[in-house]
Amino acid sequence: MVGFQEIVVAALSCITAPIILLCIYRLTLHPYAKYPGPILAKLTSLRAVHYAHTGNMHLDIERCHQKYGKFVRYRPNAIIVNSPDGYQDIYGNGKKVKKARSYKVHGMTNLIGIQDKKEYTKQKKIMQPGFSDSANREHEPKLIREIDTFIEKISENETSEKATDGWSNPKNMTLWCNYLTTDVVSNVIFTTSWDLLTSTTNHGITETFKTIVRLIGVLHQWPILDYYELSTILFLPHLAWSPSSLRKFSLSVVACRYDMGEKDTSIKDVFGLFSSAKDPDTGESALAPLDVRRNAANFIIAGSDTTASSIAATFFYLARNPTAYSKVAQEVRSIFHSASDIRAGPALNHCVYLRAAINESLRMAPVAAQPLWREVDPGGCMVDGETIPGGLNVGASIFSLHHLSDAFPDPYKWDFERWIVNPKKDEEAEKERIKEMSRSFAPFSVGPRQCIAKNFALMELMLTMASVFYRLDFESAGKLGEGKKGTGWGREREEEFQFKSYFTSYMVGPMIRFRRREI
Ligand code: HEM
Repeated sequence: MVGFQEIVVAALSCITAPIILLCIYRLTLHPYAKYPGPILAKLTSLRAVHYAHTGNMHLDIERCHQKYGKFVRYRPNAIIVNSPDGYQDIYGNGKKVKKARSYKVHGMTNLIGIQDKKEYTKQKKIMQPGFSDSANREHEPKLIREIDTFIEKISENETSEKATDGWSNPKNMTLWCNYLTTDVVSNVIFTTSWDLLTSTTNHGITETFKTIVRLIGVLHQWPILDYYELSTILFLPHLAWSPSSLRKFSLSVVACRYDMGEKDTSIKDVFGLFSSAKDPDTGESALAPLDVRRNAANFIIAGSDTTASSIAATFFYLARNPTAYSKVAQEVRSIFHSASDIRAGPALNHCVYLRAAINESLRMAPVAAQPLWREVDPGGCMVDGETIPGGLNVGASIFSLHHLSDAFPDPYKWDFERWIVNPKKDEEAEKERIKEMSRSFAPFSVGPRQCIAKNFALMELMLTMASVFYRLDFESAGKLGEGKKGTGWGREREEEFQFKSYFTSYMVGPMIRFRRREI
């Protein structure tokens, strides 16, 4: 008779034998077996899950590239590459890749998540006019209204103590920038304002956004993707509440906007564009109600925390770099002669120091620092000279790309002048240097799936910072957001703005105080 011990041994063998075989396959015969990387990363995606969960993935990837070189096997079925050519080969136009299956967690029928290239082209055609130059001109007055409120609020002294020489109390800029950009999104996409700048009622949604991008970042590495809803509840209960919270919020936003549209048919906004779009072949609604809701949710998040983090980073670096601060201040204050002059156009484009400061902040603190995974089409593709077989994942971290020392000498130093033609050097050579450097600069990604709202976001960044510089002085009021000794690899540089690399990056701080200028 078979004893209990034998049954246990047989059961354990049944479980362990396939795992051992799978490990041997992954280490020897797998098409990615030849690429170097941490042994655990070759065997399981759980290592990547860990780094996505802690928000340290950008640092881990940076360390892996330093240790293993340009190509690193980062998950059993995924490699990352760090070179400008590799980046273009994956994300550039006409490449034989599509969004990875992990984008399913965004919903595969909304713009950011669509994998199928034909479906994507159809939806992009609907959305693109919402961020064209002429649409951006229509968005501008809404944007300026919110920036005015932002400036009023950040320069207030909210404490009961009497203000000292006109300075405001210190403001946590990640929070305030989130209030600004979320109010901007609500206006531009839905013609409403959630009033985060002026009321605390909706402040809770920023916590929902943070939790959902953390969850999405983890799920992009999740090995049991087909069961992600159930497995999230089981293994990540502290994050699992966020999708339903976002769903509830976006449902109410959509319902509210439909109501407004019924009362006032003249409303023009991005939501109107995609919710009323018709399929040219059938004349039916181009997007199903679920896709309208999912796209609404996507715009709410993609449009708010990204821009907020970028503005917060710009404040962090300018407040710590007095030379840059005074050059930008002098530039803005000499180009514009009244606050109402500050509009998108040639004068704003002349603010080269400001644009350089923004570029450098986007380089140091990119908002999409995790690899944006792509799946190679059947037939394979070439990435920086390597043949990659179809069906596998490839990606690159924008953070590592932005810290390539060949492109950016002294890469961890915030040096805005690297973006400016040095008048003491040969002009043509300088232009060539900047052009070459720009090949390793991709805060909005590149190619067909780059940020649809890139120009709008840049306008938001430029207008916000120019308006702040024109109307206010500001200075650092604390260490929040800085690196600190003893906090781990990559987190010790005091002069660097720290962030968590969830699907989009999450910052804390900086603390800044403001004073209204006599104009
Ligand atoms: C500084 C601000 C911003 C940065 C750095 C940024 C960056 C990016 C990046 C890197 C992607 C590619 C994502 C991927 O491949 O999965 C992306 C996509 C996208 N972004 Fe932005 N973004 C910003 C602001 C905005 C704003 C303001 C909006 C909308 C109001 C927006 C809407 C979107 C959408 C809808 C996509 C998906 C596009 C597609 O797949 O075709 N973003 N963004």
